[in-house]
Amino acid sequence: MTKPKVLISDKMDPNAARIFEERGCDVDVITGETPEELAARIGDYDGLAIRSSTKVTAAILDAATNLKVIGRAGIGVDNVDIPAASAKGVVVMNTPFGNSITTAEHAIAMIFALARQIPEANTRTQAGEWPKNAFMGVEVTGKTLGLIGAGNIGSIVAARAQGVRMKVIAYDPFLTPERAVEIGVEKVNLDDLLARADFITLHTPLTDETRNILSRENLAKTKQGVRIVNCARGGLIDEEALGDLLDSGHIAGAALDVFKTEPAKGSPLFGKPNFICTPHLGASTTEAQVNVALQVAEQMADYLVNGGVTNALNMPSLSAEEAPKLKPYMKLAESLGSLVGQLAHGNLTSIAIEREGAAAELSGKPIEGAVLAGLMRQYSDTVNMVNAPFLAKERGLDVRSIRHQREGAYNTLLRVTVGTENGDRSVAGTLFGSDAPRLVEIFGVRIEAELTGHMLYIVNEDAPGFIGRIGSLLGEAGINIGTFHLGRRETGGEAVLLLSVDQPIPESVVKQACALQDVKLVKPLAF
Ligand SMILES: NC(=O)C1=CN([C@@H]2O[C@H](COP(=O)(O)OP(=O)(O)OC[C@H]3O[C@@H](n4cnc5c(N)ncnc54)[C@H](O)[C@@H]3O)[C@@H](O)[C@H]2O)C=CC1
Ligand SMILES: O=C(O)C(=O)COP(=O)(O)O
Repeated sequence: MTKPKVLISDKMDPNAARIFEERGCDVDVITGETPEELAARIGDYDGLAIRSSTKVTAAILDAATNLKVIGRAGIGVDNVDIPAASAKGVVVMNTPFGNSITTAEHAIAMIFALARQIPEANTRTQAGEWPKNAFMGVEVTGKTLGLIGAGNIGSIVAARAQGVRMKVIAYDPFLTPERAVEIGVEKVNLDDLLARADFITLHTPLTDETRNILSRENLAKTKQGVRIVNCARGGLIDEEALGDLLDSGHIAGAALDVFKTEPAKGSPLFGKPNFICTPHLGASTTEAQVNVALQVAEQMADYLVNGGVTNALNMPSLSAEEAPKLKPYMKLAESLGSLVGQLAHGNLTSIAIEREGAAAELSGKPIEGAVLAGLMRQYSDTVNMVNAPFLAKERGLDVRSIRHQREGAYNTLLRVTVGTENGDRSVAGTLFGSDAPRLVEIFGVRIEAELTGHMLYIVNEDAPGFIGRIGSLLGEAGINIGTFHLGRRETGGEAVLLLSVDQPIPESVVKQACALQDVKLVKPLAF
């Protein structure tokens, strides 16, 4: 058997290459290439091991004709086009905990650096100034730290901050009251956090919900003299507004490890009063890099050599015997979970997963795991089939799996119903043939659609001419429609349109679609 070939394309601890070789893979380490160079090379490889510098775009994946697995030695996977990888059957794995302590420690270091202006004091002292009278710091003891995002890293930051006697408050829609008590933080809403925190630190993934969470408007709601730390992702803060508020003195200091555009070589924030930055060093300690290198190489080699799946973000973990029967259901279950996760608004309180017909004969746990992984992926980069049920429990989601003996309209059916503040919302799907997942119902409307790649969900008034209008809009924007599915509650009532397209739909086009006559809701979806 020929050995699987792995490319390590970002700087990684040498333990990764050693493990790949020991586990029967050939490995090349080639870092710092342009996207074009990587695209030209990637066709030779079965595995690609990366950190945050390599951007695995749809173009790279197109060229990756042999690729089977992408391994992220770290947590954030926003540099990987996961829908494109899934569409090509490429498994994407990360190492969800290997660098979390290190990153939390970096955030704490930033808090102290800001409180005592250590970088500037150091520079001026070494320049021979002895500027003893130029600096007056603040104590952190007794100050309020506002966490935006209280997952793995946020919780570690909370524990460390409590150790230096800070009071910690947290905004995280998925933090349960019980978990908040367990980690000793006060759960608050975002406005409360902005108004009360002396220091704010961000620990969420970059998603559609969190992008620009510290917008100009939200930054203006912060307490006079607040200090802000971002060791999560660029794009969570409006950098221009941050600069203006540092200039005006409303914000007393900001420390960024991450920037909207990286590498950030000429940011307008450079040189602002009490602005500190590091070049995405959050995960850069010897300990964390050894952890993530070992883990990513072990996981990827296990997949390439034995077919074992661990910490995959786009594929359920399966044993060899169950795999063939369950596989199409797992895909269906994950797509249904993802669909309700993307469409349901407000705090989710419960989820019911019903199996009917042939699906009732199968084991419920893997299907439940796949539904929850699809659902929770909207809130966390680190979720997979294995940890999704734990995360759901930790967050107080009431999960029920129900097996129906009854015969239904379909030979086999999965139904997923989420309970929200605004009532229950339900979607259902079946398998066509024995292995082709299809959505058959969405929020009470019958429809028949494949959930795949980039899609657009539109709710509109059922009226003549609408299909022409949306077709023209997408056509004029150069967006090719792959599939097109319609459903409606009743003639002239509410209608639903689900279409798949060949590329992500730009926000400007979504806005134009929202403005079309008869349209009630437009939501881009990704699977
Ligand atoms: N600077 C660096 O080098 C590093 C940065 N990171 C970044 O840190 C992020 C967080 O990592 P973990 O704590 O391990 O992830 P996690 O998945 O354990 O926690 C993320 C938390 O954010 C919360 N969240 C999601 N949407 C939210 C919203 N709209 N508002 C408030 N909270 C929301 C989730 O409920 C979850 O509790 C990663 O996604 C990654 O982007 C991670 C490692 C190193
Ligand atoms: O793990 C993460 O999410 C990180 O941001 C770490 O990034 P890096 O591996 O240091 O490029």
